[in-house]
Amino acid sequence: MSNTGGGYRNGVQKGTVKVDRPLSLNSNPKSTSSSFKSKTSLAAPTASGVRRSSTGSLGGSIGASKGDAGVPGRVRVAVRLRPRNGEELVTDADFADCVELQPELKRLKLRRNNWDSDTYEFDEVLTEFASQKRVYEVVAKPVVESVLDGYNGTIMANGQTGTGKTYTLGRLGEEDTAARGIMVRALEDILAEIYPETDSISISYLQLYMETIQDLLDPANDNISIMEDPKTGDVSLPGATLVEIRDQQSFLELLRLGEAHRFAANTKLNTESSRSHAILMVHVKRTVKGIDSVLSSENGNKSHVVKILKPSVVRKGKLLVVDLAGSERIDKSGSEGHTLEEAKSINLSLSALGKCINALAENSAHVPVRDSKLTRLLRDSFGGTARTSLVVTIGPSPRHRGETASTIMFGQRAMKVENMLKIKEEFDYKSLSRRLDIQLDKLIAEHERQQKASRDEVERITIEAQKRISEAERNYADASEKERLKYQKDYLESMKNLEEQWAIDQQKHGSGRTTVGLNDDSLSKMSSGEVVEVPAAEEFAEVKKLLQNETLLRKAAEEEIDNLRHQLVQWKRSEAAGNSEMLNLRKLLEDEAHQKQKLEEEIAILQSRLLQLSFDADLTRRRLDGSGAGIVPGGLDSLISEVKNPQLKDSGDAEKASVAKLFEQVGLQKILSLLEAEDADIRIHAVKVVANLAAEEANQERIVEAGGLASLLMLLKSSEDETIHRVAAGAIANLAMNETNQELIMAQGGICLLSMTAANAKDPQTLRMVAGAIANLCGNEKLQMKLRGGGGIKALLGMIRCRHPDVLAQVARGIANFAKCESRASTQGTKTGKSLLIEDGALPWIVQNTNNEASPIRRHVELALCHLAQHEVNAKDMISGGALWELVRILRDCSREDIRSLARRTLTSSPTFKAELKRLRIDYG
Ligand SMILES: Nc1ncnc2c1ncn2[C@@H]1O[C@H](COP(=O)(O)OP(=O)(O)OP(=O)(O)O)[C@@H](O)[C@H]1O
Repeated sequence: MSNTGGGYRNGVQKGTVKVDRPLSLNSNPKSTSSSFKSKTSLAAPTASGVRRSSTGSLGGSIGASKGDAGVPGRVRVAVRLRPRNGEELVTDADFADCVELQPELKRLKLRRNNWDSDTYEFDEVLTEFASQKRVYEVVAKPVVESVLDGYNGTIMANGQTGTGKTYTLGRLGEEDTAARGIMVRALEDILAEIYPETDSISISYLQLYMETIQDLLDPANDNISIMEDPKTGDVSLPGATLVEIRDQQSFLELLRLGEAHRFAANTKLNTESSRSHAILMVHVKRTVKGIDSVLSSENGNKSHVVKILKPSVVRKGKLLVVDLAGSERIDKSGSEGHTLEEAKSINLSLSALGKCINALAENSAHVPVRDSKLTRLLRDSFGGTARTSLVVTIGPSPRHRGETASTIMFGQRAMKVENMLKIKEEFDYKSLSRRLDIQLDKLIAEHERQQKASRDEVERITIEAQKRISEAERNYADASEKERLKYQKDYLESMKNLEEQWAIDQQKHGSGRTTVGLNDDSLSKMSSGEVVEVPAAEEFAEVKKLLQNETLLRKAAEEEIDNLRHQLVQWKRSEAAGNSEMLNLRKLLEDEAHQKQKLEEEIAILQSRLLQLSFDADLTRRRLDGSGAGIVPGGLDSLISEVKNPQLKDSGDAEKASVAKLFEQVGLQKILSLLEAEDADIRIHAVKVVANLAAEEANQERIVEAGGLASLLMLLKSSEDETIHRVAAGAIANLAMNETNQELIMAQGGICLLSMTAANAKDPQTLRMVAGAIANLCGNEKLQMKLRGGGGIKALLGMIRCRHPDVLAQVARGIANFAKCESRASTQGTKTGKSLLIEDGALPWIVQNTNNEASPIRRHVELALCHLAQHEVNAKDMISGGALWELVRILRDCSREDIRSLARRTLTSSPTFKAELKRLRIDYG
């Protein structure tokens, strides 16, 4: 292309020579590295630097989701000129080279004629003197560094045959280490960066020849297919040999082995190595340890320190080194026969690559990625989320000016392809789960220790208080006893004294009485002749003194008793205080227990989230690993589809195992308890987990036993969230596959709840789940009346308002199941009278849909119609509803033999139908 009118096409016109370099192919490897590292550290780059909304990869916008931002950039392109070879030195001796390089300006001039040339600008212009080391550092090193940081990276060489692609990429440098090419140097750098204990490198080496991918590490493996993840757009080759590399020596041996196989394969096919595209895939997996943080919070008087555990991150980078087959003009090479086919195939894949690059450069809506295996293989590696470097190799000879020009134009267009680097990393949830478990164990042990200490303290205080009380009681009893004895003793002594005194007095009176101070009464007694004994005055004084002493002693004793009483009151008070302390401690214990419960709930919530995340991570991982290609994850839906879809059985088994394992880890009760969590998100997660578990027949009994069915039904009643309704109904549908559960569902009012959900649902997927559940219940003969009484048939018919074929298929299945059970009951004589389906107005819909385009709907409706027609009691309604015509049509056109024979049996055995057919002169034979 001429430079006139924009020869330099990088969004800047020739002359202004200004290049936007967000991720530069820098001649200084250190600055390249650091500039890139600072970009990767941006957690969420803004879209301001992005010129297009979609990622410019061969895969178009696949995998570019909202909030999944990457680092913007574009494909970097370097041009490398090969020195003149021996032949050119002779034949072109009199001619100037067709190109002139200006490396300092990063420009290349392509001669048009002796006086005119076109100028092109590249990210790097490498002259014939550029060393292999420099080429590696400007072309490949930034890509290798991104791969080590967890991005995908691609290094690709394109150019005319013999211009140095293999020299640039694949030289082993066995004789001269300075000649080592990009592959060898890249592996050296990767091996130097990784830690063998935690990281790993594995490689595949392939060749793409005539649209067939061959394994260069295992030549027998010669038709490897490409797997593309429909959701992320990731490409993988699950059939390719993957060898883990531990050191440079083993890598070199594998490269040699690959080269030998390539040579042998190409000799067998009678071709040259340059006729095939060689692809080296290097998978680098690194573990980056998460940094834990500590959070402290105040709760009342207590402060809590919470350790937040960060999971390790596993970064997976993929490096693709692509040595494209030499481009050549078919007309010029004079190819014929097999060589012509070969050249066509090469040109086809290269031109397909060119077309894709053009489409991306033009920001076209359609990128023809499916046109060749090469473009399918590079779908996630050229531009897109990968860091991409292209080196275009050219020769100097003016005789190949045409090829050189087209190589240059290829490079120029590739420079316009933008990419959005996205890191490929996953959290290591398993190790986080392990660490959470350890933390939980520690918390539980600490809590138990605290509980024990509190209990011991309460016990100690109780014992102490009791000890003090009994001591006080004992003291009181002792003191009282002492006092009593003392008084008794004093009293006895006083009595004794008095008696002695009395005896002395008596003796004294007997020897000579003294009459002192006689009063009138004494005198009168004496005059009457009575003997009056008059004590001496000192005796009175002594007795009086004794009495006074007695009084004092009694008073002291009373004071002592008061004192002891007071002490007792004090002890009682301290006992009461002890009791209130005990109450406080008891309350403390209750608080602790409450906190423990809360903690356990939080842990259960975390574990549930973990469970969901691990579940998603497992799916993603398997998808990334390629084994799960074709499976669209989506919780219940995917699980159900896996269970139902036998071709997905292998991956389904792995998933079942993973869910079962997580199920064991978390515990069913905890999962079920989360169905009542306050947080709506948690409820949704929990119901999804239960639904996933319910999809496994092995878990169903345990779920029902643990009250899961009741909880799911309760969710239909209490929740207003349609997602919850959808997932819960799906889980109920799974449980309703079993006869015992069908009866339980009915006994717990399930049909009313399902009918209510059906009436309110808007999302077709919710209706599909509800219809599926009711359809399963319809297949149980014993439940026919209850089902109809609970509005089950009306609910099914009501869902016809949603015309979604999946919903209609479930409705049709339910009606067919119901009709079959009814027919069986009528035959057995347990049912008489017209069909309840006809009673409830299902016939018009059945008749309308016997010829529905969707085969699942048609098949069920045909069956339902044939079942209804089995019983004479329905015949009149069926004739007036137009069903007879449909029966005749089924008999003639239905592809299924069993349905046809059912229709035949009906038409030949029913007198009413026979009479009507005769009347209408219809020959159905
Ligand atoms: N930069 C260079 N310096 C010295 N010699 C070179 C250089 N580039 C290529 N050569 C030589 O040119 C010849 C052709 O190189 P090479 O095989 O790498 O080309 P190619 O583009 O891979 O060819 P094909 O497409 O046919 O595979 C080889 O002999 C190689 O040693």
